[in-house]
Amino acid sequence: MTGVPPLELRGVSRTYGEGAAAVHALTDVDLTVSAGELVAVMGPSGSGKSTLLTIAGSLEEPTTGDVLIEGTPLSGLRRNDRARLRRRHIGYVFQDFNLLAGLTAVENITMPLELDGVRTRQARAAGLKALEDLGLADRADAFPDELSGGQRQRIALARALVGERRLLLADEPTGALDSHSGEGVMRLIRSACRSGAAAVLVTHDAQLASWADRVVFVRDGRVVDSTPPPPGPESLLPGATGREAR
Ligand SMILES: Nc1ncnc2c1ncn2[C@@H]1O[C@H](COP(=O)(O)OP(=O)(O)OP(=O)(O)O)[C@@H](O)[C@H]1O
Repeated sequence: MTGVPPLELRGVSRTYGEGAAAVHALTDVDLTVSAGELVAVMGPSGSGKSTLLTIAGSLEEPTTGDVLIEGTPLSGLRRNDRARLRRRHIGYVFQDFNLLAGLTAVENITMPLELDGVRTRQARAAGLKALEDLGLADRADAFPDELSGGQRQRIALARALVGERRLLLADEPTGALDSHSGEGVMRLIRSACRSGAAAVLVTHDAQLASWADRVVFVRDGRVVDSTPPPPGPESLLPGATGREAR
């Protein structure tokens, strides 16, 4: 797909601490993720993957360099404008789901919309539609502790994607799930990309990375390689036509 990329990192570096104690978590990282593209980020523990994701999502600022969301440089925005842009354009999925225990499934999903001023009834309609798309329409009024791990994860994904979000950032999103539920999550992320979202997925799991269009390897805070993924097991099955078929 063409057009302005949902995410661009330009010369991004991030240093924690100062002097002899300084940790260079990221050094001069360039990364562009196009609409419709799913990029997996892999690398050893401590290599900077989560830092890359939190900076891409404007949850942290780079020490130097800039992040552009839909072509808008974050460095030029005031704090409030940055928060608004984050709410409207960026969805996050974390390993531990981060659902609020006191809210129902549909309320968890609609919270970002309501924070953004969408009327309750309209937000609820959008939330119910998202639940329906995920096959969870009958769980709308359940609380997180009444849901299975796989269902909680699908709710977290719905929350990340509700309202026209164009960038999905996921840090080990299938971490706590069995492989069947994990596959389901990857299928949903791919389907969001087919609808035009860009997605960045941090994972240690080569099997999950095989769902990506591109795998970016990070080592000691630097992007050392960027390659198409190895073929996943499904693509070896008779009749498979590759990732788009999933
Ligand atoms: N808030 C912080 N303060 C100081 N150092 C930090 C902070 N966050 C991360 N670091 C350091 O930055 C480096 C990169 O950390 P990061 O969490 O991005 O790595 P990672 O590749 O995601 O690791 P893992 O796979 O174990 O989650 C590490 O050396 C880490 O200790």
